[in-house]
Amino acid sequence: MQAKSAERSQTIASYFAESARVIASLDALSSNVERAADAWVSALSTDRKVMFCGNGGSAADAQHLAAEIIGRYRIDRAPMAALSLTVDTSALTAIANDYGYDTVFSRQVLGLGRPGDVLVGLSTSGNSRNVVKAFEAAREIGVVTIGMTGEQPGLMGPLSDILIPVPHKVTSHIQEAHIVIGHLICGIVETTLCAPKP
Ligand SMILES: O=C(CO)[C@@H](O)[C@H](O)[C@H](O)[C@H](O)COP(=O)(O)O
Ligand SMILES: [Zn+2]
Repeated sequence: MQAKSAERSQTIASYFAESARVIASLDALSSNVERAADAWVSALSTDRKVMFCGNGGSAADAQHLAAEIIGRYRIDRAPMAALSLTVDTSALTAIANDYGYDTVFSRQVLGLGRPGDVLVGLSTSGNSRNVVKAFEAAREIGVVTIGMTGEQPGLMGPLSDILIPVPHKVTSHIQEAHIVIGHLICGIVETTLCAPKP
């Protein structure tokens, strides 16, 4: 029992240490994050929108970040245009059933996207087919693509106008970094577009 508890404490300590190490390493991505924030600001200040997509935990992150923008992050302000392509179960099931799961996001991008919009794709492998196809669709119609991946950007690499490759291999740690970066960008967007005027 004692040994098990010591092992558990070690597991907990190492996980926290590794999470902290990944977040500390994100400094190296500052200029990529700044470019991504500029792209969100540019879209949201010109009547365009920011769309998000991803699978599993990244679908949750996509919804979370879209909600920060359409709702509020830290500042009480007017809503801004953002949506996650992961939330409409009728559209998702119909598209998957009729055209295949790989097309669940690309079809929504083609239907909803307009030139100058931004599509943020979250994928720790960079290879989720439905996100890759969404980026291909975005490129066809002039939607700016921001890829949030792990250290190997996979197929999303060459399809990303702006790439944020978190320098780690483990899915959960990459996801943790994605939400830190996403929150940071939400904060920059709010302070840039909605800071109280003096
Ligand atoms: O949240 C987790 C693991 O932490 C899982 O749900 C994970 O998101 C799923 O396995 C995804 O299908 C992985 O997709 P991706 O990150 O490679 O695009
Ligand atoms: Zn997860």
